[in-house]
Amino acid sequence: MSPSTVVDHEFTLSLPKTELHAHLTGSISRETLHQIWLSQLPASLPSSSSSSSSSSSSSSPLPSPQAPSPPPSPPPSHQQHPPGLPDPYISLPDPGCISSINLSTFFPLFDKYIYTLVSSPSPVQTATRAVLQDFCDDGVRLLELRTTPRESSQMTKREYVEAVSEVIGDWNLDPKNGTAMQVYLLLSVDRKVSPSEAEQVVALAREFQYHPHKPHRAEPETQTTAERQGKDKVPSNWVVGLDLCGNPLKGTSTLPEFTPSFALARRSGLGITIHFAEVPESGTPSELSTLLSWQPQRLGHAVHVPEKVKQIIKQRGLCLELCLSCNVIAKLTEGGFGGHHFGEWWHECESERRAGENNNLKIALGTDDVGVFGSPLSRDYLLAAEHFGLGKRDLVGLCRSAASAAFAGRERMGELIDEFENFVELQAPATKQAVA
Ligand SMILES: CNc1ncnc2c1ncn2[C@@H]1O[C@H](COP(=O)(O)O)[C@@H](O)[C@H]1O
Repeated sequence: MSPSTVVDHEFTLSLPKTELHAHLTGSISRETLHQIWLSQLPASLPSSSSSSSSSSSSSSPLPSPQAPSPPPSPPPSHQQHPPGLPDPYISLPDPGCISSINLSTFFPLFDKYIYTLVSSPSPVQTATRAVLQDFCDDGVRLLELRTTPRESSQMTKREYVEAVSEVIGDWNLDPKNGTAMQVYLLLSVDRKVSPSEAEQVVALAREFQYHPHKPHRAEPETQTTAERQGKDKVPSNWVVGLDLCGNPLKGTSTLPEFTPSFALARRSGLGITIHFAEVPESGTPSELSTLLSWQPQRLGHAVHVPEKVKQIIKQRGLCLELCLSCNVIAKLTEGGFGGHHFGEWWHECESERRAGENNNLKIALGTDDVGVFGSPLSRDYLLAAEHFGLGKRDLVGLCRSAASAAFAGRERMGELIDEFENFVELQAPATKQAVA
């Protein structure tokens, strides 16, 4: 390979990427959680970490390819936190730590720790702002962030969605941020909830639904400073879709009862994306047939998919949201990165393209929970290149594929990707073949 065609982290960082599969709470970095934890300490205590024992996990995180390693964790603090939570540097595993993260340790991180720490609108907003900044710094230009409306003694589910939406509105309407990255929201239904709770999520999704031509939604370029500083509340209608998520070992028997909720969401114009066949137990013919009856446009993970269902995915031209690092680290797949089903679907897309078939099967690489799995999207693009022999041109194609499956903002992303191609060609004519 000539140097101009070699894919490195600088290249994957600069790609105009679309992130379609990211859970808000799982995307909060440990550093941000630590800052939130510090901010909740009683005022009489010093607000900096005191040094003490070493970090929580002795096993090392997954080795990085060419991408830089995450910064080393500062020493954890042993100060007393009012709800009794230890420092996140003590309680949470090192991001990407392959020996300590699996399905049975993963879901309790939320229920037993992060939801208690981030339990009122203020830390929810602090965390959301930091997550948006992290994605933007990683070269994501279109982000569909998903989150499960949740309540605590300090907020209702509606207040939770409002808090997140307000941050997204602030971000999108800020000329600098909104130009760098557009953000939309998906609301998640956790598999373990009751049908009436699922209805509640759909009601919230409809209330906060994004309507491209709603008059109160000014574009970043057109909104004046006076408008930004005026009394009008920041528009909070950014929801473009509904997701089904949660521990795939739970809730299987009640899934058919969610059908009316997902049907209503679909009729209301919301996009549908579903966590699909993550484990063998959630890949049964009856579950998959229920989920496919909801007419999803996108499927998350899709690890244990029977051959018959693969044919339906191809015929319908669905988008597969594939999360390489998450699946390898959480051990949802076997055979490491090289054995990931990305390879199989990538070849499927390529052969469709070569045969001139335009079924529009799509792949969108996603991070899932970068705060836990520790691999930003730029790194997962690099991993795809390294393990499946993708060149620059292929990676630009992957960016297009993901952008084309977004529920909103597709046109702008198409233009950004065109610009990127032109720019790369102009700057280095030798790369033309690799990128054009
Ligand atoms: C292996 N990957 C996964 N599979 C299934 N569900 C997942 C997930 N990763 C995250 N979640 C779901 O997202 C919630 C955290 O974000 P939010 O509080 O909604 O922002 C988790 O509680 C879980 O239900």
